[in-house]
Amino acid sequence: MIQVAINGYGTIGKRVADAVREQPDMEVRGVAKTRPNFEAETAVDKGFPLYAAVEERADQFADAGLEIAGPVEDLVDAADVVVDATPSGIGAENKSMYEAYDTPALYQGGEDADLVDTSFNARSNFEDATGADHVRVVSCNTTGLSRVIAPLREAYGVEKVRATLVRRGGDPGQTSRGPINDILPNPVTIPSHHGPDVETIFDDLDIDTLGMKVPATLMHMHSLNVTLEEEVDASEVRDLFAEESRLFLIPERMDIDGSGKLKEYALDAGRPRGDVWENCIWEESISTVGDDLYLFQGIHQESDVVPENVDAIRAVLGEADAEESIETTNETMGIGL
Ligand SMILES: NC(=O)C1=CN([C@@H]2O[C@H](COP(=O)(O)OP(=O)(O)OC[C@H]3O[C@@H](n4cnc5c(N)ncnc54)[C@H](OP(=O)(O)O)[C@@H]3O)[C@@H](O)[C@H]2O)C=CC1
Ligand SMILES: O=C(OP(=O)(O)O)[C@H](O)COP(=O)(O)O
Repeated sequence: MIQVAINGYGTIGKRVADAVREQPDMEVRGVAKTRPNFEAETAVDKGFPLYAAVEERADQFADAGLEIAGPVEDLVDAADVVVDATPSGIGAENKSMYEAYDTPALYQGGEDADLVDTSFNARSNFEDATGADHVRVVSCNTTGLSRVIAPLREAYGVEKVRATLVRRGGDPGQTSRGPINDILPNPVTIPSHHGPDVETIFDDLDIDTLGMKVPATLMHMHSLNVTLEEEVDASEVRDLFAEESRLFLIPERMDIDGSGKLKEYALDAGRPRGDVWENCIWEESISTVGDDLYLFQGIHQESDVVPENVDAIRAVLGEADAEESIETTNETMGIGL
């Protein structure tokens, strides 16, 4: 069994822990946090050994009635691989600890691409992570773009991608985030960081991205224009996407008109936390004009990177190829709406 450490038990880390627990070939060795709160209590309730990320604050857990298994260094030492899901920039600070214990590490999209040996998206470049010591699972938006671009490149070739990303202001639990009543060009400079980030997955891709932030918490929304290398009928693209396990084509009959109903559907379907692991592409929006393809897709920022982290664990340890890993992860998590 692959022993997995999860350092940073917040929005992403707690979801990765639950997904890892479902895998037949993995075990959660433990999770690390800096302080007691509701997430620490839930981790203990779920039976995950809890480690102290900051030694000087370890007493706070005892004061809150939470038993600590040891310092985070013990967890990293005992694990085969660590998933760092700490806030942006902390992963970079943790890198030397992972190196000291010779434990391969996965980082999240908030870290810089040059921190790692390779950036990762399971559908696009699984093999690049094999044997790597430091791998970055790209951000929710980059994951969402990569999953669409990979099959289009393989089937038709891609000349140019133009994407406008309407980004949720914060996650539902991020009460300090905004905007509350505004629409921000964010970043105001063009291209946004997302285009260069997608190029860490496809280094020869021509892509421009523009970003905005809006007063919403549920999901991001992408408006996508891909110039293909040949003219293709929209129905062919729909058929191509229908074969992709992490793309959900929202059928017109479902009458899902936005992120709110998508989340409601996920909750009705019994998804944990109402998570939507797949890109959600409005089927009616898939249109072609000459060699230009257009579509709208919703991206659930809190969860689409979770199966990617599970696959990245197998990739770095060389435990499976892309197809096997994606299939196992999909089956165990129940991916495929
Ligand atoms: N949220 C999102 O939509 C997405 C986030 N990401 C990326 O994932 C990463 C994590 O983001 P997210 O889960 O949202 O962040 P959160 O703030 O929700 O979770 C991070 C957790 O890390 C803990 N933490 C803070 N400092 C340390 C430390 N030194 N050692 C161990 N744990 C620490 C915090 O817990 P505490 O201090 O309470 O112990 C916190 O709960 C970032 O790189 C982000 O960019 C990627 C895709 C989507
Ligand atoms: O962490 C994330 O968003 P955030 O930095 O706005 O909280 C998501 O990964 C999305 O980030 P991005 O829009 O910079 O890709």
